[in-house]
Amino acid sequence: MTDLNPYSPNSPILLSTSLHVDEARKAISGLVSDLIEESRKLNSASDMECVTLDKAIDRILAEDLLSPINVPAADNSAMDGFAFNGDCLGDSINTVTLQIVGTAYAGKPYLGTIGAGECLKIMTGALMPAGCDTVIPQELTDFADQSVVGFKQNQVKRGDNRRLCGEDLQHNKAAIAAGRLLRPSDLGLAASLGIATLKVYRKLKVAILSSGDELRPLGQTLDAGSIYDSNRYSLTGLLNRLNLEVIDCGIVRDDPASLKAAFIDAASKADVLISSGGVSVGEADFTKQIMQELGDVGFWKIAMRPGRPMAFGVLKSVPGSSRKTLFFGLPGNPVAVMVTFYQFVRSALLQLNGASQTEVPLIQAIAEAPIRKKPGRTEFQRAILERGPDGRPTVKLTGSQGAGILRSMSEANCFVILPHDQGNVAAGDWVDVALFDGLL
Ligand SMILES: Nc1nc2c(c(=O)[nH]1)N[C@H]1C(S)=C(S)[C@@H](COP(=O)(O)OP(=O)(O)OC[C@H]3O[C@@H](n4cnc5c(N)ncnc54)[C@H](O)[C@@H]3O)O[C@H]1N2
Ligand code: MOO
Repeated sequence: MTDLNPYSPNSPILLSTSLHVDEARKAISGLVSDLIEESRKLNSASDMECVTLDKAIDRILAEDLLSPINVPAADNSAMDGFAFNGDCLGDSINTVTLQIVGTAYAGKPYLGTIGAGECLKIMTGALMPAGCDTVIPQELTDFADQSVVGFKQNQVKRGDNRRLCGEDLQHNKAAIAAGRLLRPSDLGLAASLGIATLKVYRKLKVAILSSGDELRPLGQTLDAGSIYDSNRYSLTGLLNRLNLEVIDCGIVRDDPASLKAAFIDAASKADVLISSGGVSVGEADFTKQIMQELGDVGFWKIAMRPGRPMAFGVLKSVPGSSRKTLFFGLPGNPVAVMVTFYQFVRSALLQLNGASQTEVPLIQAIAEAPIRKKPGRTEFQRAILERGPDGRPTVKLTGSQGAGILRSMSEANCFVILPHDQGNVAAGDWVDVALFDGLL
């Protein structure tokens, strides 16, 4: 096993400069892999549960779902039309005339055999009768009455408009692979196989707390210099989107005893603890000391904006115990909390919960106006993605981009991600974009 946290103060790798975003992501993913490995050794069965399909949305599948049947279970028609043997087809425009010997409906198969010169009127989904391998859709026929149908030889090819037994799923093969974050289509697919329950990983327990003497809970009147605690609400929203169990540990005062007690309590209840505030230079020394007693936590300076300071590592859930709680100490600024969550925490939670796909796909769009950017840090600007007058995707920043300006996030529908080495962006340049929808 690797050093649990290569960027912790106790690690031989000492941190003198800012971490590249990619290095931070790699260190987080490495530590999460180690935690998964440790937990597998302890008891993996307790990390799974069976849920009915109506409760399975947004859960993560814990075992390959094997198909108990072939889908389709037998060859059937993909069109309303006439089923026949393709021997009569060719390249010419000569007309083929076939005798209609009966009708097959979905759920009401035709039990006889169709011979040469014969066909069967067939509905979409009806089983292909013996002797037939091709269907001519009704609208491609030249004439049809109760007893005969005619069409040109070259209108279809042998095998057209027939769905083959097992072409979608084969018996005993994985219909859905373990690690899938279950979507509505997966639930429909399981139901189509007659499967009513799925084995999923249990929901991660994620504790959140806000630290800062200036923070007040909703409902209280603000005194001079105090502000409402908004970070817990953004975080709760972010976590609820991931369908996790959120444990709200409230607001904690900035004094060592309260902080220590709160961290011990939260870590004893949760798989992951996310705090916000108290990680910048001024306050980090104070928090660092507590973290040294409770676990192995690095205080990072990341080359990104917003979200420069961040603490990351593991806490011992109970002093003296070996059970570990993953810890993210996010910066206090409200936008920095959301950016660091999106950039680091979201994928770590999905990974820890067994998901195979943890990254968000990026798309590209055209910057509507110039964007100022210094090389040497990754920037996450908040923006609105829309279709420009020429139909191409265009992004426009949502005004002032300060790390405390939550409106910039609230009005946006995406991040414009400007990579580490990038300099200023000119109007008309293509930029990377991560959409919030389906992500946050
Ligand atoms: N000398 C330096 N000062 C600062 C640096 C630095 O590198 N050197 N980094 C700045 C950056 S970047 C950030 S981000 C902040 C992070 O500081 P902390 O994590 O210690 O956060 P606080 O100081 O507690 O809070 C920052 C800001 O956010 C407000 N806040 C905090 N918690 C909440 C909450 N739950 N709800 C709403 N607003 C919250 C807090 O009142 C502050 O205004 O440090 C910079 N300083
Ligand atoms: O980088 Mo801090 O997180 O923006 O204000």
